[in-house]
Amino acid sequence: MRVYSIPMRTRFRGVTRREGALIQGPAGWGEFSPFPEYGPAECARWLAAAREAAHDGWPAPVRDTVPVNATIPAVGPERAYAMARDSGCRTAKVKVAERGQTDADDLARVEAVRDALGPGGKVRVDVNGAWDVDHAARMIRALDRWELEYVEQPCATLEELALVRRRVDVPVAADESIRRAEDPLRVRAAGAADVAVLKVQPLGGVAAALRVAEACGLPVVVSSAVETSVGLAAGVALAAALPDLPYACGLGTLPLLEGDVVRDPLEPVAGEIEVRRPVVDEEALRRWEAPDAAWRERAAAAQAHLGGPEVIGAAP
Ligand SMILES: O=C(O)CCC(=O)c1ccccc1C(=O)O
Ligand SMILES: [Mg+2]
Repeated sequence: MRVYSIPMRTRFRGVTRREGALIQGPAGWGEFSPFPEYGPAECARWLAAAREAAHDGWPAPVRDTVPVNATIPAVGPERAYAMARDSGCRTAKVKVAERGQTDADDLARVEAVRDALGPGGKVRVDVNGAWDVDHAARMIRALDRWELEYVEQPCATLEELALVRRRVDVPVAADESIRRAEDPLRVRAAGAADVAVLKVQPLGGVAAALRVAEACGLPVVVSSAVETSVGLAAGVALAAALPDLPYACGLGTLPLLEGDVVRDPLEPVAGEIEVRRPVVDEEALRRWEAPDAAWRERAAAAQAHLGGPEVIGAAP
């Protein structure tokens, strides 16, 4: 097991360094990078995704490139404009409702991104569950002045999402509401969303996420958890295996990190990522390598919940 710690170019989800573990197995490299606040039960699914990557491999792709969106953090309008313009993507996802910021900050950021992409671009926003229903209805209408493709997780609960969905014309996507295999069925039953955002690590792997996509009956957007190219490759494999891919995916997150652990990163080129699987490069990894003791403990606790074949052996 090898551990990385890479600074984020801008703070994201309150995180300033992205950290995680990389494992190698007969099928290739896998990434285990749950966020710091996640406990062993949740981490077990992230570990299952790493085990699948290293030991089992992924379903066959049906396409060889995946369209992606630029991810714009809660930065000021000038930075947001430059990030959207320089991304090469025709779709951008703008983070809004960041703690400590105002509605006016969100309006200015979305306006800047719309300016950068022009009328032919697509702009979506991600609220991470931060608004109540009234605030959501008001802000979605205000932001839709710049034409929103959809709004991701405007409120925290399914009931609130369903209410918002009935009050606005902009499609609603569920992200945090989908963390387990059974969640998409609840989302659909509640009439809470038009789009499902799926992430490989929290759902326990590419095959598991593909089953969730099949069962959920909603169009799917595959997003990253802001991983290295090793973790992103799993998201790309999921997006590549989906029969239908009507939206750009949130897998263009490498520009949020200051570095990577491979020589040929899974960076978007002209808004697309190639379907391929980069390998860890010793020289690239050495620059970001960090002590592994804490991650061995986290993996062992996750393994105890997960059961099955051991993913990460004891320290050598
Ligand atoms: O979807 C994207 O554009 C990038 C991924 C992303 O936003 C994200 C990454 C890590 C944790 C949470 C989220 C999120 O969608 O809220
Ligand atoms: Mg989201």
